[in-house]
Amino acid sequence: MQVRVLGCSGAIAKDCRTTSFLVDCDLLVDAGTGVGDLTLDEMAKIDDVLLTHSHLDHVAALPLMIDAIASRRTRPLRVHALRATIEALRAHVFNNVIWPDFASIPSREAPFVTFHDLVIGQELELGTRALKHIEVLPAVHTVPACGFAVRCAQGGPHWVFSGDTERNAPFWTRVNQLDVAMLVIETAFSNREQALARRSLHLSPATLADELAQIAPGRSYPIYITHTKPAETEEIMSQIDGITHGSRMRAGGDAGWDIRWLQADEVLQT
Ligand SMILES: Nc1ncnc2c1ncn2[C@@H]1O[C@@H]2COP(=O)(O)O[C@H]2[C@H]1O
Repeated sequence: MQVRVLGCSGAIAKDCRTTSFLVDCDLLVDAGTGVGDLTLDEMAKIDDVLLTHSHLDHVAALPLMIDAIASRRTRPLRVHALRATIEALRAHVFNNVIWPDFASIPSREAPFVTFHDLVIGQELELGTRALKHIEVLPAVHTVPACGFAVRCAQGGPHWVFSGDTERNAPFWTRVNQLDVAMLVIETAFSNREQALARRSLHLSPATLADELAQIAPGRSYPIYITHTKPAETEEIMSQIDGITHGSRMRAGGDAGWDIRWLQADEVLQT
């Protein structure tokens, strides 16, 4: 399975696009501004979208993308999200004020988009060109939110994405039971902005260290940091270097956490 990073920044700036991942060529995970880098052909091949939550940096490109490819598609784009996320999209985006209600255009019987409820812990299979198994993981954020574990339907290790979250013990309980190829986890703010991180329910390097300490002993996989606020990225990564060094000292030698900074345009293979 291939995961192409379209956007992994916590806000916009030149060369910084917000959260979006293209899994194989048919499944989009979140629809941040990174979607705008796809060609029309690439966008038109996407049949399913998984959303972690309703915040703008994760959904901004969804209405724009549907408009861009509507004339090329013969079946609705399926959007899968928690019920609260779908309700927010219907009420505040696809409301015929901010954007046309593409769930009833061109007709209720054959709309451009359909919405499908998810619940935490649900497992489902999606992917019209390459079938994938998905599990909906818990997240702790200012609005109802989730993460995802995705793997090939035939088997193999998971690509695990935390979504936007603060401390999240149930996430680790489940992730410690999964075969994990790699973890993509947010660290939006530096330790200097820890108060804002707590208010907005995001991680900082200090709370990330507490979270990673919950990885079961003996388990090891690459950990990719996502959603850093562009104004703080260097500070966040230098603070994370500190916790990586600390984990190596505790584990001895080169063992310890393998933490990397996720880059837009990167292609991850599970
Ligand atoms: N008091 C606040 N609560 C939540 N978000 C805030 C607050 N103040 C500023 N923000 C910003 O609003 C952003 C909304 O998206 P994020 O959750 O990615 O990150 C959030 C913060 O960067």
